[in-house]
Amino acid sequence: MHAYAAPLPIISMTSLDSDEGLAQLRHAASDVGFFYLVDHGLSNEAQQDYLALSKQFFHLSSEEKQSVDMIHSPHFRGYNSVGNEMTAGRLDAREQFDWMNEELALAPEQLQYPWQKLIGPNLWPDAMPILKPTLLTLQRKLSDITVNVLQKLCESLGVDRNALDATLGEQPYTHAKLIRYPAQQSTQQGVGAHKDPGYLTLVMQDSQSGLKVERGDEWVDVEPIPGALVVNIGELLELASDGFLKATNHKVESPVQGVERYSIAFFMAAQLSATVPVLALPPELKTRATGPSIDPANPLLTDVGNNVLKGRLRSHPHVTRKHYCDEPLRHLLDKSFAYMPTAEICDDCRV
Ligand SMILES: O=C(O)CCC(=O)C(=O)O
Ligand SMILES: [Fe+2]
Repeated sequence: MHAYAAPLPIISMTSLDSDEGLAQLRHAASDVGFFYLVDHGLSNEAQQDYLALSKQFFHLSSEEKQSVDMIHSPHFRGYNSVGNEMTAGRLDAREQFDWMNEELALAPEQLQYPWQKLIGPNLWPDAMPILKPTLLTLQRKLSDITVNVLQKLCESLGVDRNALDATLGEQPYTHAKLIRYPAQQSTQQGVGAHKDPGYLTLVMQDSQSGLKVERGDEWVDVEPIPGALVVNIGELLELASDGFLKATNHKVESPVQGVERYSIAFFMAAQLSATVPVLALPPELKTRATGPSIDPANPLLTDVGNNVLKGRLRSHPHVTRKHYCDEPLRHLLDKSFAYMPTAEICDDCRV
């Protein structure tokens, strides 16, 4: 029995200066692939303030939210109302606002790879000017936390703590979501079972549970712990560790009976142009690295841009249809996604 009743390990950021703390981190990341992080520097009050701001956004009128609808963004940024996201081939019951690194889009003639179309500006609602500066600040804070955790994870694997830094470039690729799960008549897919594509994900939860993690044959509830961030390993880290660290399936069940759930998810990945290396693990860990999981329906790609784009094209088919179905892009997609014909992404292209 652990000294706590938590369903997942609890890791203190300040414990990671000791070998014992690093061993706990290694165990959590390789056995479960999910853990609670505490003492990370972002107070519970600050987290509640961000969640309150998120609530304010979702309470804007639908016209105000539609003004930043993701359908306007070839870069998969902005608002999605309920029913505009698919996971595991089914519709999710959540509304969300996505933002990523604030960037300038490339001109069409500069596009060499389809994933370069992910690069571009965010969409910000005129009705809520406070949103942009506040969320960009949050993005920087969460980015710093994930880079620290990534370096500690490298250290815990017995490789140089900076071993993956070159793939991050000047700043990692980050993608974040404000999420609202409205109550449903009966339990439904808030977001269906999936793995996250990047290196690491942080999740900030309000007081409602609903997040579930796959453990063997069971789904374990990740009850919110005030102040703790939920951390999970993404596909790129499973690849970099040759399967030693686990990207674990997880899902959210929508709340019922008048309750709504708010969360903020933050995904950190390498630069889109990077290729993820396989780390040279010490022999005692290498024997336990059995290779990344193989699923023909979800190949894990070491070229980061394609791994990220794969997820976006599948999650938001309406954006894919509008922005990724012109001839030059389809040609590039066919070349880049030999395993996944564009007809599978976009029904309209089926002949
Ligand atoms: O809302 C949550 O708790 C988790 C969401 C999630 O897993 C995702 O958006 O990838
Ligand atoms: Fe996720």
